[in-house]
Amino acid sequence: MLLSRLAHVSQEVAATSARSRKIALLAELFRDADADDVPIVIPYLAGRLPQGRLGIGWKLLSRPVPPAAEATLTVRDVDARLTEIGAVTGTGSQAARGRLVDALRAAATESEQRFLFGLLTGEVRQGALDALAVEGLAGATGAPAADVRRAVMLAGSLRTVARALLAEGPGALDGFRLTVGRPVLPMLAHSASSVSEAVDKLGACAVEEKLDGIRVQVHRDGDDVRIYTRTLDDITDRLPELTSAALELKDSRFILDGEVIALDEDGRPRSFQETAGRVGSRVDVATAARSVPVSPVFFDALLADGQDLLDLPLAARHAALARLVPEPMRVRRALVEGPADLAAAKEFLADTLRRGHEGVVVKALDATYSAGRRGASWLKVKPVHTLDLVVLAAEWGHGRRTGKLSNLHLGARAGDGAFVMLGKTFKGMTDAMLAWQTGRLQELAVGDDGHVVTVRPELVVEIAYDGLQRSTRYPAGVTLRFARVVRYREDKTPAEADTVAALLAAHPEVAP
Ligand SMILES: Nc1ncnc2c1ncn2[C@@H]1O[C@H](COP(=O)(O)OP(=O)(O)OP(=O)(O)O)[C@@H](O)[C@H]1O
Repeated sequence: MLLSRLAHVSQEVAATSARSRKIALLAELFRDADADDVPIVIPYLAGRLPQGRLGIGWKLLSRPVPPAAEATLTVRDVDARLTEIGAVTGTGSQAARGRLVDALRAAATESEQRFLFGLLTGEVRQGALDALAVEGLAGATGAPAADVRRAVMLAGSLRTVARALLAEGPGALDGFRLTVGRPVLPMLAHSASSVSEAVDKLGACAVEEKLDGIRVQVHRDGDDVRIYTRTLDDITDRLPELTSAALELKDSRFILDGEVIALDEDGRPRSFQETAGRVGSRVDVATAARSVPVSPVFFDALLADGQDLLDLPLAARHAALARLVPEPMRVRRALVEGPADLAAAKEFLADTLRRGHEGVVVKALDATYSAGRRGASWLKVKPVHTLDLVVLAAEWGHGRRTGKLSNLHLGARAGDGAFVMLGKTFKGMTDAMLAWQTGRLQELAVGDDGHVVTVRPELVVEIAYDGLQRSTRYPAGVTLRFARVVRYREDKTPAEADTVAALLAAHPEVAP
């Protein structure tokens, strides 16, 4: 497929606000695409690069390069050239990259150059594109949208499903079943401001401890145990004690969902940094395991008793979990029948906080497992409010922080996939964080005026704050009070950052 076609459709999709029109445009595009084009076309439409970071900044893209008169570039050409650019390393690499970027731009027409600029700087982000693409694929192939969605959820990859669907037709969806050894994206939670709000919304529910550890999905088939993170990375080798725990369970085929956490002798959680450091360390695992042993705490069963449980209600999945996993390895929880039972839910939260955990997750007992989604049937309640924001830029520090990128410009997601700046902070960072972010942000830099380094909006950071206040200085009309960094969330993509709309809804006191 020609890049010009994609650039044109991308513009048309952005220009219309009608969802059905967007879907029709995408369906038409997919119908004309080769199966091998779609894994490139879909991320390009969303404003993502399959290669991840390429280190191509505004400076390189602003050099004058005369456009081509005729459109000849295909999306696969562009993809191959970008892969080549990403592979350039060593001395002189900046100049070599510059030449390759110039050559790519010279092969593009004026409108293609504009599209490439948006794609490479991260300026064009179409937030909801993946959901629209699912509907577009359904329209193009005749497969029911719900089946496409379920396949994407189970494959953990829209691109994989899209390619199979276009190559083989709707029958290809049968190949995407829940399979031991193939991880699925975990179900996520929304927030509620209090236990009563959560119980009011959900009715009969389980109130579970929310442990501040690392999400794990544990797969066992006979003697083979595999452990995956929330981003589906295989971390089996780093957590030998989890493999042993899984091998001790009586069933030999299952998929369990839970949290891994470092606890001290009294069962109180050690700091999140200790758990994260342990799970992150790949070298000398045996020594790390001795100094910071971790325990699994399971809260869901996706496959057990030889059966796929995803479409069963939580109550049934819990029953399967209880049959398989002994109590000390299961999350603590209280069952609540509804608002009349609120006192029990509140007491459970208070007790959980006393035990050193960060809050609770309230879950509707009748809800199925929606993999990869922030389902409305899981609501987390935490007394300390934090936001996941995207770093848009950072300022060079002064004094002790000279030479370090320090003051972060923080953005929340707007409806159109762009980011809106909410404020700045240089508080809460450890020296290690400062050093790390200086390196990482320079990799993402697209501009530097000597004071402010602008970056591709890719890094998600968790921010604690004391509230919102009105401000004429920021585009949303509000800014954060006492914002401070809690930690970086490398396991999250910018598309998972908090939205301005949700933030404003949570703070009616500053509503314009
Ligand atoms: N009992 C539990 N049930 C579900 N998730 C739990 C539980 N205990 C801890 N968690 C963790 O909480 C996360 C759910 O919160 P959410 O989906 O909002 O992700 P998150 O943004 O990483 O959450 P947060 O930033 O609040 O930790 C899960 O991914 C999991 O790691």
